[in-house]
Amino acid sequence: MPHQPPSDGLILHDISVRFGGLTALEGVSLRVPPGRTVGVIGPNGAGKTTLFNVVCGFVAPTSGQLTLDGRPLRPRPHQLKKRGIARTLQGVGLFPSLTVLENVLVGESDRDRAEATLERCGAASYRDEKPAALPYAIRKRVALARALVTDPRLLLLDEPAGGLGVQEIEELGELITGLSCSVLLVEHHMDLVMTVCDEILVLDFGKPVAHGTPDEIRTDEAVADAYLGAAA
Ligand SMILES: Nc1ncnc2c1ncn2[C@@H]1O[C@H](COP(=O)(O)OP(=O)(O)OP(=O)(O)O)[C@@H](O)[C@H]1O
Repeated sequence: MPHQPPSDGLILHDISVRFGGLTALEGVSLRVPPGRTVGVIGPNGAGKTTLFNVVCGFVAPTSGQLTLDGRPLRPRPHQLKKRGIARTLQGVGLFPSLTVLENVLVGESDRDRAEATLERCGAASYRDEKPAALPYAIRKRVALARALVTDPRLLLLDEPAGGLGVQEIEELGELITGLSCSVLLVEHHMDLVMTVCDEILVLDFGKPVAHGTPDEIRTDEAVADAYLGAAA
């Protein structure tokens, strides 16, 4: 991979989020370098969705800053595309009255690009169908196509494996691995995270407890403790 200046990509600097008396994130720093896939995992309530919402602009951090390619980023949900950021949300979120192709055209109005992206996501044969008629896994592919059609620098994926079967998760993993943009992946399914991520941040009660490669995370005692504690 070519050398990247250390300020490139998305950087979260010491982010904290408080909801009243509850601290959802505390002192979280993270870099998503260009072209890399960074996963955020942790037990229920660890702060993963809150972190995702901070990057999407749904939640303003109580303290800390974000930068994108060295420039301050104050994300607003409706301005993400302008900054080269695309996202998928938990679930699917397609427009039920539009066809698959029309849903992707909402992301980007270039028809050839929309069709090519559907093809790439394995959903081209459903282009004229309405989402409600389609299996859940296909709807998720369409939602991914709608995000990718904007040709983002940074793709934010919030639990993309939710509701998918083992085979479908494997196919999703292949799709994510083939992407050239940076990816921030918030996910429960460890198999997917371990397969596609270059780096993983582990949160527990809003705090970073580990950060490393999948191999480092797999053998990290603090990670095992966080998950065993959650299981208990
Ligand atoms: N809008 C909000 N108002 C108040 N508390 C919130 C809000 N959003 C999240 N929280 C709290 O912040 C903490 C972190 O929640 P968050 O949803 O980020 O965790 P998570 O890791 O995504 O959990 P899960 O795996 O269950 O989705 C939880 O205690 C949650 O109840």
